[in-house]
Amino acid sequence: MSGNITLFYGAAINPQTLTSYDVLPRCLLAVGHTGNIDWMVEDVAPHDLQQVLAQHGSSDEYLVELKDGEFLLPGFVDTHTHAPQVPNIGTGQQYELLDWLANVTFPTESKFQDVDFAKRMYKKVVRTFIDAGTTTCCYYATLHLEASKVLADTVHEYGQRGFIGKCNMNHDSPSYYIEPSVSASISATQSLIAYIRSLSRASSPNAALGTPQPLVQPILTPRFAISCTASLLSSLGDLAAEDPDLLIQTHIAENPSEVAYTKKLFPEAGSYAGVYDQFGLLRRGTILAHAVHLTPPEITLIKEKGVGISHCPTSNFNLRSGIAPVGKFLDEGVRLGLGTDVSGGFGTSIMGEVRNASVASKVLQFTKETSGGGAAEESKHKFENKQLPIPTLLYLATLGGASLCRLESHIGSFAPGKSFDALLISPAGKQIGMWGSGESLHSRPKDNEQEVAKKEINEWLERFLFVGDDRNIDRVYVQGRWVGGRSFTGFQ
Ligand SMILES: Nc1nc2[nH]cnc2c(=O)[nH]1
Ligand SMILES: [Zn+2]
Repeated sequence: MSGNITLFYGAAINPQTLTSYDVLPRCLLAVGHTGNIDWMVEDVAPHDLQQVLAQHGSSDEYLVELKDGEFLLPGFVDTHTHAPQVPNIGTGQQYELLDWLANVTFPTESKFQDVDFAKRMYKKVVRTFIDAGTTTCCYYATLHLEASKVLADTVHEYGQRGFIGKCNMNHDSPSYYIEPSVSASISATQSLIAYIRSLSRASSPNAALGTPQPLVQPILTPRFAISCTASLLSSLGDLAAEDPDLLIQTHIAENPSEVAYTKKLFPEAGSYAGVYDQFGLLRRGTILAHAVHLTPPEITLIKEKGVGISHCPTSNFNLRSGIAPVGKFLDEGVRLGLGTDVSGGFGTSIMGEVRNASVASKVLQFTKETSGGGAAEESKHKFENKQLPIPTLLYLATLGGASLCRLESHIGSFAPGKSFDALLISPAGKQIGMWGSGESLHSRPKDNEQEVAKKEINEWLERFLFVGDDRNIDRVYVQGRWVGGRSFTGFQ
């Protein structure tokens, strides 16, 4: 059995809760032939390595030994992004949301009518997201069925874990980029769901591994309430009710003009969240992007329904949408993850979201401080109007995101039985802020230096999150398979 096992020996960071992660300077972790973690021993001294391997019936034939400065990290989960907006990334920053959609986004997305264009673009897009360390990605495609299939094919071929949704949009969109009817929108959605589910049954490199969970899954994707008639939202609610496994993604309360217009279109719903709720679209496995301008009753509704919020701080800054009160969401117990929201956001990396989530929380903190919030009131809250600490940021980027996708028992941290979705982080870049010596682990740390080693590894993590980039993501694994990263040269 040991023949197909890959072993990793070295430092690992293992997220645990919103406020904690484990630092393991000398972890030995075995990945089995299914791509799941077979076993792991959290602390193995170098002189005990051979003995521990032997106890597990393994040898060091397939051992990847990490060097000083290298560490394993669970892969990032991007809970909200738009694959067809990568072509216009970094442009149109003068606009707020509704003008940006009309002037930048819709013209770009409409080009995906051309399937060859979609094939060319999506190859670059998926490769970029994987190499940025995103092992699981919730992708919006466009409204086109064929191009959405191309995106699903590409994610499947490249071995990423992903949720792919065809946009539903039959209202208030330009004549060149709108679905002609409710029935056309629903039937194309059903076709895409069937197509994606057939991918996981078809023979593929992943099927050969006996992958326990389909890597590529469909997700219902009403663009946002403004883009959908009540009749379309109602039909999507019916689809969701028939298929409790389906995840759902959409946008909510991103921008004040959007919120006002939504209320005008759906006056009977009472609130923006009420629109989705009245059509049965709020449930565990629904991912709502942005949530910058929610009211307290909406937050309560979202919490009660088990819905997740995708925090997209880069986009929220870039489109001048505002700052989402994520500390408040966390205090209320709302599920939370991070999303790049390309190209409202101008970066494909979840590390960019970690940085901007940190900055956003600091802005809320000093705004509150300068406006004189009382200390007594402040102390009631654990997260609200406070800087998000590193363990919280790491949690949102990994386990928190996994929980939005209902995958927290499969990915987001390392434990026997979980999928090995992981990054091998290396300091071997040219940028400032380097860490580690690059020496063999056998030369350090000694048994009595564990606490020193942990302190150092904490520093490596913080530096990686704040000054690292894809040059530091040496290898990317999804379900045990090496699929990307700086050293990736193609499938073995
Ligand atoms: N940020 C963002 N918000 C939206 N609301 C509706 N569509 C979009 C989109 O493409 N991006
Ligand atoms: Zn978005």
